[in-house]
Amino acid sequence: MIIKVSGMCHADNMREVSALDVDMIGLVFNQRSPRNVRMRSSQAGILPDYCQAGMLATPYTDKEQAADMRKRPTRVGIFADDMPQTIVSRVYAFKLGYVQLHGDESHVMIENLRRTLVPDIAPDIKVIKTVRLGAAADLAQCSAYEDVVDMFVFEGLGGEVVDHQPFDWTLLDAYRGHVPFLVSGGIGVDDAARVRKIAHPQFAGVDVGICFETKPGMIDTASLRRFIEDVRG
Ligand SMILES: O=C(O)c1ccccc1NCC(=O)[C@H](O)[C@H](O)COP(=O)(O)O
Repeated sequence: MIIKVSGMCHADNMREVSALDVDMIGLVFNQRSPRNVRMRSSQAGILPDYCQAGMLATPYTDKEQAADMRKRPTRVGIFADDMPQTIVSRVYAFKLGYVQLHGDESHVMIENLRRTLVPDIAPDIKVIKTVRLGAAADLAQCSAYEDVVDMFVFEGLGGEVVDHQPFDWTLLDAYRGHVPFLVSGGIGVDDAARVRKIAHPQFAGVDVGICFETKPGMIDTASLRRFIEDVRG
C-alpha cells in the first residue's frame, strides 16, 4: 500500500519522515497555502529552499548513506491551476517524480504538460489528478482523464482549494475505472483499521497530512510511525 505524506515544508522534518516506511512526500506549491514550498534566488540561479539544507544535494559519501538515499520517498509536487512553465521549473529544480494537479486542469493542459516534460526534462514523470467527490456521480469526471493520468487522489468536496475533511468512502464502490487511486482527506492515526478494510481493486494507498501536523507543514513522526505500523499490519 502506498503511503503519501503531503504538505511537508521543513527540511529536517522531511528527513525524519523519509526515514520511515513512506513512499511519497507531497510538496505543496501554492502561494496561498501555509504549506507552500518556496523557491529563492541565489547567485547560482533559482534553487529550492531546502536544497540549502542538503535535502536535494547528494552529499553522501559512504555506502550506507547511498543506500539510504535510494530508499527515499518519491517527491510529488502539488499544484492547483498553476502555469505550465511554473510546474516545469519545479519538476526540474525539485527532481519531482510526480506532478499532482489539484485544480480544474483540463485534459488538454495535462497532455501539453506531458509533452513538455517527456522525454527531455523528466522522462519518467507521472501525473496524479485530484478528484473531488461529494456523490457517486462525481466519479464521472475520472473518465475525462483516464488516458493522461497515472493515478487519482480522491478527496471531499468542501474547502476553497483543499478539503482536508473525511468523505464517504462507500462512494468508492461506484468507481469502475482502471486508474489506481489514493484516498485522502483527514485520515489520522485512528483510521488505520478502516483503511485496511478498503477492498477496491484500484485502491493503491492513502494520502495523509493534516491529522499528523503539529503546525502547518510539520509532521509528528511518532504518530505517523504508529499509523504506518497499524496500516501495514
Ligand atoms: O494542503 C494544502 O495547503 C494544499 C493547498 C493547495 C493545494 C493542495 C493542498 N493540499 C493537498 C494535499 O496535501 C493532499 O492532496 C491531501 O489532501 C492531504 O491529505 P489531508 O491533509 O489529510 O487532507
